[in-house]
Amino acid sequence: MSDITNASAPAPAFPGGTILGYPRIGRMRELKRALESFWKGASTEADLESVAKEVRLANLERLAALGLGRADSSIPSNFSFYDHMLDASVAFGVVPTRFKDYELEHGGFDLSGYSVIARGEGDKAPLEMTKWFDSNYHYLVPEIGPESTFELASLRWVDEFVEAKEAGFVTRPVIPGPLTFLYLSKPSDDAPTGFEPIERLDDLLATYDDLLAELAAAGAEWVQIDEPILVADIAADRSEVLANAAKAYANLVGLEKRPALFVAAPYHSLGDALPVLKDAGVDAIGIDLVRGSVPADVDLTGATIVAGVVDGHNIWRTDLDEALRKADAVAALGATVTVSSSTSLFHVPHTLQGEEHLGEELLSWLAFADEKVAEIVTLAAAREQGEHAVAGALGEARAALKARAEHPGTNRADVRDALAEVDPGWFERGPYSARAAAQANRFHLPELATTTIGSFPQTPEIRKARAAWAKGELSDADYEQAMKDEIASVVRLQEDLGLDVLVHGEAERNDMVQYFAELLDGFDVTKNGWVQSYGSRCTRPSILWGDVARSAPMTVRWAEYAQSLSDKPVKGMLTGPVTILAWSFVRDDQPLGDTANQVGLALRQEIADLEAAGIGIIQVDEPALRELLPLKKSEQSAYLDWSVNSFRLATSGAKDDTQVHTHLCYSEFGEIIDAIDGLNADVTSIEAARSRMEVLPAIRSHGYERQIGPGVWDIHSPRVPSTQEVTELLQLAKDSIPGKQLWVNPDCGLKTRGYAETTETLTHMLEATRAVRGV
Ligand code: MET
Ligand SMILES: [Zn+2]
Repeated sequence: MSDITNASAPAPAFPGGTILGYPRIGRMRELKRALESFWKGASTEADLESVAKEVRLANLERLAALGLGRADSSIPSNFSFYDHMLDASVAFGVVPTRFKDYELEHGGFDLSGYSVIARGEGDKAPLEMTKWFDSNYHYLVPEIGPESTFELASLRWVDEFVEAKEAGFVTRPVIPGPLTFLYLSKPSDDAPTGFEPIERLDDLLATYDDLLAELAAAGAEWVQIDEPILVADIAADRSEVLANAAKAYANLVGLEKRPALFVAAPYHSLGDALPVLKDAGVDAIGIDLVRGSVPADVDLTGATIVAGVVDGHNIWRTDLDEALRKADAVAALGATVTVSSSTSLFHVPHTLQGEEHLGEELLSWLAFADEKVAEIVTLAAAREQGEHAVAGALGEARAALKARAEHPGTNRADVRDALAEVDPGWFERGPYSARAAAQANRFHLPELATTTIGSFPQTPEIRKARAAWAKGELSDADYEQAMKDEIASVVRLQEDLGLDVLVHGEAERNDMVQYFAELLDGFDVTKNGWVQSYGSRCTRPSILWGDVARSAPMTVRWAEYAQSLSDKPVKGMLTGPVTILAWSFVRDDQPLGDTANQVGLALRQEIADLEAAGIGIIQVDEPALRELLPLKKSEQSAYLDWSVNSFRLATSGAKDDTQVHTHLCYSEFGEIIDAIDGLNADVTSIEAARSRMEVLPAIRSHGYERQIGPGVWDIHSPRVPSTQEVTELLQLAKDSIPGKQLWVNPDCGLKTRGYAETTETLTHMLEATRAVRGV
């Protein structure tokens, strides 16, 4: 090795305050609209590129206006058209061979090809999608095998740096780290059994070498390499993970031509990986001091630590005094400390501006992305110039925190008393055998009973009616009628198709969590608080700020109306406590389990009302059960206890002949099968189509006695599976689960799909069911 390497030259100073990333979809969701119009063929690739560029440049200007430096690498470049893991697959040239036809002549993909990898087309299944750590963001899973060839096949990261530079900014490109990329990849279809993507680390590192050289040549002073995998307890042996981290960063640090390396590890504590990164000589290390804690007993002398003291995951105003104390505690370990968000801010909405309807009081408790940037700028100033320099801002933060703690809505006696009366019997239903017999007697359902997960397509007409009603342009009575008409047509369609258990279609719900948040006490909803869920899909989490209580029935009249139109059972449809918490911004001033039980109790009352109205099948959706699973094994069982309990509190009041369903959608069930069993639902529908029923053998070996509906249609994509394909999936399912226990349903609700593909696919689903039933 030459003795004059960049590694021995001093790194440029790390900026005093920064964020790990910023929302990518645009303040008014401009990127979402541009993508969807491009996919429909209503605009060109050049149109899409130009909207994307506007979004990027507007973000840079805004961040600089909020106080981040224009030219000191404090502004991250973290744009993506769809997903950062997809970007990495494309950039490193490791796209599965089934997409070869879409590749450009000189390598790489245009935005149409890129979109096909993300969304699938014809018989080309897209990359699998799964949860990003313990967040509600979903990434596309890279597929890596011994046959993958790694090469720098896209220079988008470099081009975006140059674009910013031309606009007068020196930004910090953000790139998924090599360990995170490979440990989150799955083996390609061609890989032999036992192959692990991490075996390709050396080849991948060579590609990072090329990328870092290109970035350095373009003038990048710092690059941010995200390694959240280092905070998670994963299947791989920890000592192997640490050895690979040591090796990877020794390699990257030793490069002759590279920017300074900032390795960021959001979402929890780095633990024993912190000294490994330090010893490898990376120039700065980002640690999460919101989910994680201040490291104990580590000598950080000589290290630059980017202290994530402002919560990137949640929307509460920061306790600035506490944040400063945490930064000081890290400095006391010997490090040079700068302040930052704990994670990328893409988990929170852009700004509180435009949310004035929330009222001054609630607003004063909150900070979205832009307000968090301002907090970080304040913290950096406090550290650099002393607290007196920002005394006004510190005082305001203290006053807001105090007002929040003392507000009556955060501590209601009626809610607290009701929970105090709950006894252990409220968490138990009768034995399954008795329930199954009572339900068989009541419903007489065939083997392989068919159903859907709840929502039907949300048509432009439904959205228009809801918007007009919200604006007061449509009367309550007219809105009610519009929804009833929609319910009637959805019921008719299901009867025509021949489904066994019907749904009302959820037309009246803007969103499965927000609908309940608007009806329950303790919540508020934003007007424009969108966050990216996957690709162009955004959600608008509600704000759960106080004690939760139900003041009136929430779903009964819709379910009752739908049931009045059919002799077949119509499922009542509720969202479970864990999902309501996971998809809201939830209060951080009491244990989550306490909040979950408040929601559970409200749902329990709703279920009693549904039963009284004659609804015999009730589904309580918990798609987020896996999502909140802590990244550290040591915290998982406590989480699973309270989450399962809150579901049981909600559902255990149901009578034996009421059939309780639940629905879960994500791909990694393996580790929580016990918890799924613990929910004690009579029927559980799960996502399974994209992974081709991968989860079922594990469920079988677990010994699952109740009923299960593995999804046979991946509803994330507009692709229509053939009858043949559905038949094969059902046969596969029957290999693991006896027909008596098996239901037939899509992976998830249909609200993002159109009617054409819905009708076609459900027709295929029913044909396939008849074929497999043998009638
Ligand atoms: C993300 S899970 C969705 C379940 C809900 N019942 C629906 O069908 O839309
Ligand atoms: Zn779902």
